[in-house]
Amino acid sequence: MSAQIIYGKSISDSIRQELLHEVETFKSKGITPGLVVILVGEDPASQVYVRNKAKACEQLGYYSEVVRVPAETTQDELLELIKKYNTQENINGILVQLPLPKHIEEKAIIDAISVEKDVDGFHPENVGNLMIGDDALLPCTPSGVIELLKRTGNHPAGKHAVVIGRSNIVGKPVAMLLLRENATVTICHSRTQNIEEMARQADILVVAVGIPKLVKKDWVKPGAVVIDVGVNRLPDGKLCGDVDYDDVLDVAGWVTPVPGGVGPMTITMLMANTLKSAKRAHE
Ligand SMILES: Nc1nc2c(c(=O)[nH]1)N[C@@H](CN(C=O)c1ccc(C(=O)N[C@@H](CCC(=O)O)C(=O)O)cc1)CN2
Repeated sequence: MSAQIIYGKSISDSIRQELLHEVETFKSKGITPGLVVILVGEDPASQVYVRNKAKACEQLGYYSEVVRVPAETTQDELLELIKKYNTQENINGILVQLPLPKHIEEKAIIDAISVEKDVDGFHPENVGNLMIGDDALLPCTPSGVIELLKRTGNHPAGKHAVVIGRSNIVGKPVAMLLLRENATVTICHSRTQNIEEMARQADILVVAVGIPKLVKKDWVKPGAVVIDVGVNRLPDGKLCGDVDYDDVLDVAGWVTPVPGGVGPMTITMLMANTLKSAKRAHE
């Protein structure tokens, strides 16, 4: 039997519809959520993502600013910019598009964003709050993964979730979120022995390593939910995930495609975080 496809685009569209209603109520009180997106340099993929973030703001009626600065911008200049937006009242969310040029220390930038406006959920205080289960702005891609699972009826509670990848942006936070949802969580990485065997034990398999088509059908337990967070561009220009989608289709119970799976959830969850931050600012 063929796996059921998890269409992230359509789930993302319904969440945006829900957000639109919430925003209308919020705006009727005279308050408009505001987001600033800062892009350093001209990385082509980042330019697309930043444009899509501005479009999402427009679609939902948010105030938005896109600040494009040259790749040569110094770390101090970028820190000054963040300082300005930390105190600008009509801005509820600050996002610095990653990756940054090599001469800028990512951690220094993330740490400088006010915790309340950290709509990426990357600030150490938000990460700490996620760890201890307190209210936090949650990282967008990982919270998008949880939404995909819940909205397809694949609730993590009691399931064995295996996460392949341990990045600060996806692997670690998605593992913490799955734990918070009462899954039993295993994290695998480049030094894990028998990684295929580990993966095969998963009821929910989340893959975020950046290796095109790494996961084959013999890594997947029959009926498992396979969530592919990878977005890799092949030499022919086509996109593919970290999972060999065609190969796993007749073994998995559910699978996300690339493109059109996890990716579209990232910007939608950013919009949800910006609204949350705006609401908190006016409590
Ligand atoms: N500050 C941040 N930087 C980056 C983040 C982030 O969450 N915060 N994530 C990624 C880039 N990203 C958003 O910024 C992002 C990546 C992918 C998608 C997406 O919709 N992907 C589509 C395919 C798009 C394409 O055709 O290229 C899909 O998978 O269907 C949206 C946002 C790194 N930087």
